[in-house]
This record gives sequence, structure tokens and C-alpha cells, in this order.
Amino acid sequence: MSASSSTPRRAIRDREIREVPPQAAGLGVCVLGGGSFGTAIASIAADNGAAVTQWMRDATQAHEVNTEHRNSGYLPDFAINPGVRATTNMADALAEAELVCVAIPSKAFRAVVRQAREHLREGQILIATTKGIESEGFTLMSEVLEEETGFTHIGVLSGPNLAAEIAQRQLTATVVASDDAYTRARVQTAFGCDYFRVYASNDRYGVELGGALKNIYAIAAGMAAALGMGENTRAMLMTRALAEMSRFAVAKGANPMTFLGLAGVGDLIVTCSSPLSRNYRVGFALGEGRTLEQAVEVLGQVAEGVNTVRLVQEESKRLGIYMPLVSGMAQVLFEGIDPHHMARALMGSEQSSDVEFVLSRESVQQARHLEPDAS
Ligand SMILES: NC(=O)C1=CN([C@@H]2O[C@H](COP(=O)(O)OP(=O)(O)OC[C@H]3O[C@@H](n4cnc5c(N)ncnc54)[C@H](O)[C@@H]3O)[C@@H](O)[C@H]2O)C=CC1
Ligand SMILES: O=C(CO)COP(=O)(O)O
Repeated sequence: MSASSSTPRRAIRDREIREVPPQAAGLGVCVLGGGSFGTAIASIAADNGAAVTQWMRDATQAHEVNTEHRNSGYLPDFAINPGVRATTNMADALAEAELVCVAIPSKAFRAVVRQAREHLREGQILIATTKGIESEGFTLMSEVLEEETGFTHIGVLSGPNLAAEIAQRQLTATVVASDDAYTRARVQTAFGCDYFRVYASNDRYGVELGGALKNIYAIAAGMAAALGMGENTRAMLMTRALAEMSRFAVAKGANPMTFLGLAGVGDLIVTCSSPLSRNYRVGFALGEGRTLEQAVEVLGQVAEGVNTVRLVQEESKRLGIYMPLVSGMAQVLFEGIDPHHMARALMGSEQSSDVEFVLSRESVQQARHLEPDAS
């Protein structure tokens, strides 16, 4: 499908976009990764007038992006901005880039950054968009960027950002997180436009951790939906998920306030509500009675949350952080516990405080041991 033969809806949006001044004209943007999110953000930057290259390993896919302006493997129904130039040549992809976004699943992220390393230059901005954790050392993706390059301008892009909706130019917002003001400003210039808002944060760790953690609860929400559970259940799950993920993140050094933003509660809402989320779909398949292997195979793409459950379960045990939902999910995913049974067991777990920053868990526990007349 060429840009000119795209759907009427898309054609209407194209006309709207042309009225917007290309604020990123002259800015070189390179996206590493040919999957759905990489393709979606490459197209936003091109809509903004940036000179965009997209590196991918598959030559046939690169040819399709360059000639038909679509990516049939990952976003088959959407036209890509014809300004995106795809290539399998890393040196070529990075040559003119001021801003480099890495959209590669966590398992291959470091390997691809190492492949890119010899073509990168200090002064370039490096942005991680992957919501996953590396097993070795519980390392987040922007930390991998830092470790592998030692560069100054490093950040994270994360938020409620389903790629298929961005590709339709649905109104969307995200967060760029970096302690470096220059990085934040350049990312806002590259991607901020009339359908994509880019808010700023200086809590890189919290924003990045939020994106990774919410995948766990998206699996749980998909499972709950398949089991026929209602909206009360979903609201309880999402809110307790927020309590649990904030508790973990604060223990790891993040700012709890970050979790009130787009990369915390925002991303939690979207991925716990949408079958477009791959993590939600894995959970749904598990709730239908499939094994984890079957669920992952049917999906055919990476659901980062599966590995994240295992890593967060280990890390929370190591640090002594109470995470009943993570423990329950680990039992379902890796020990074959029936999801319904797990949900019932969770209903019997500790009834602690609602918002721990208002009333601590310790206060609730202490009060339980008081005599009735001593309250
Ligand atoms: N799809 C979405 O809606 C969103 C995804 N993300 C995050 O972005 C990350 C990347 O996501 P997607 O683009 O959606 O992933 P994807 O699963 O659609 O595609 C991954 C891409 O990485 C490539 N890849 C995998 N291993 C590789 C290797 N060793 N060398 C070179 N290329 C390799 C694949 O060929 C594919 O092009 C994910 O981990 C996800 O957490 C973030 C926001 C939204
Ligand atoms: O992170 C996402 C949306 O913000 C996409 O989630 P999935 O990886 O579950 O598709």
C-alpha cells in the first residue's frame, strides 16, 4: 500500500498534518528496531519534518518500508510517513543522527547497542524506548545505554503509547525522562506534534521502571478479563497494582510521584484495558486455559512482562518487599497454578492500607494487635 492509496481516514489526517510547521526540520533522528513501536515513532519524527532513518535487520522489510511505506510484519494496516528511510546498514543509519532511539526487545537490546557502538559519537542523544529489564543485575535499558557508551545525553521515552494507535495518529501523550535538560528539550522537539504530546520528567529511573512494571499487571488484567471478572475486579487490580509497583519503585530509589503520571498510572490504565497490548493478550490466553508456552507462541511477538514477573519476584524477595500480585503471577506463569485459584488466594491475603503514603502498612499491622478498647 503506498501513501497515496492509504485509507480515507489516514488521508484526512495527512492533510491536517501538512498544515503544521515541521518543527523538527533539520534534526537527524535514527530509530534502531523495525518493530511496531520503532516504526510508529519513526513516522512521528518524519511527520515533524525530521530526517529519519530506521535501522532493521531484515532487508526485505527495509525494502518494503522504502518502497511501499508500510511494515506488513508489525503494523500491517497503517501507512508510514514516506520520509522514513529504512536500512540494514548500521553505519549509514547513524551517520547523520543527532537523536538515536533504541526500540529493540530487552533480550537483544545490549547486543544491538554494541553493534551500534562503533558508529556512535559523544554528543548524540540516546533514548531507550524498551519497557523491559535485563536479567543480569536487574538493569534497565537506559542503564545499558549508559554502560555501553558512557555518553552524557541519555533518556527514556515511556507512557501509554500503543503503537497501533500512534500509527493511526490517535491523540497520545508520552514522557521523556532524563536528568539532562538538553535531552528532554530535543526529544520534545523531535516528537511533540498535534497528535503526540511529550511531557518531561527528571526521574528517569521511575519513568523507566513504571513502563517495565506495568506489563506484569497487564498480564493479570488480561487473565482476569478471560476469566469473566468484572469492572470492580479490574479497578481493584489496577489500583493495588499501582500501590505495589510504587512500593517497589520507591524501595529502588524512584520518586513515588512519578507513578501518578503518564508513565505510571497512564500506562497502567492503557495496558490493563486494551487487547492491543501484547502483555494483556498473553494474560488473556492464560485465562482461557493455555499454557505459557502456548500463549507466547500464539502471540508471536515479545511480551516483556513474562520475564519481568520473574525478575521482579526475585528482586522483591531479595529486598523483602511485599508484592502479592507479583508472587501470584509468578505462581501462575511458572508453577502452573490455576489463575482462578490464584485470584481467590489473593483475596485472602493481607488487608493493608489503601495509600501507603497516607497511612503506612506498619500502622495498619500494629493496629490489628490492639485490644478493642485501646483504639
Ligand atoms: N508495541 C508497542 O505498542 C510499544 C512497545 N514499546 C516497547 O518497545 C520495545 C520494542 O517494541 P516493539 O517495536 O513494539 O517490538 P516488536 O516486538 O514489535 O519488534 C521488535 C523489533 O526488534 C527486532 N529485533 C529483535 N531482536 C533483534 C536483534 N537481535 N537484532 C536486531 N533486531 C532485533 C525485531 O526484528 C523487530 O523488528 C518493546 O520492548 C516494548 O516494551 C513501548 C511502547 C509501545
Ligand atoms: O507499553 C505499551 C503501551 O504503552 C505496549 O504494551 P505491550 O508491550 O504489552 O504491547
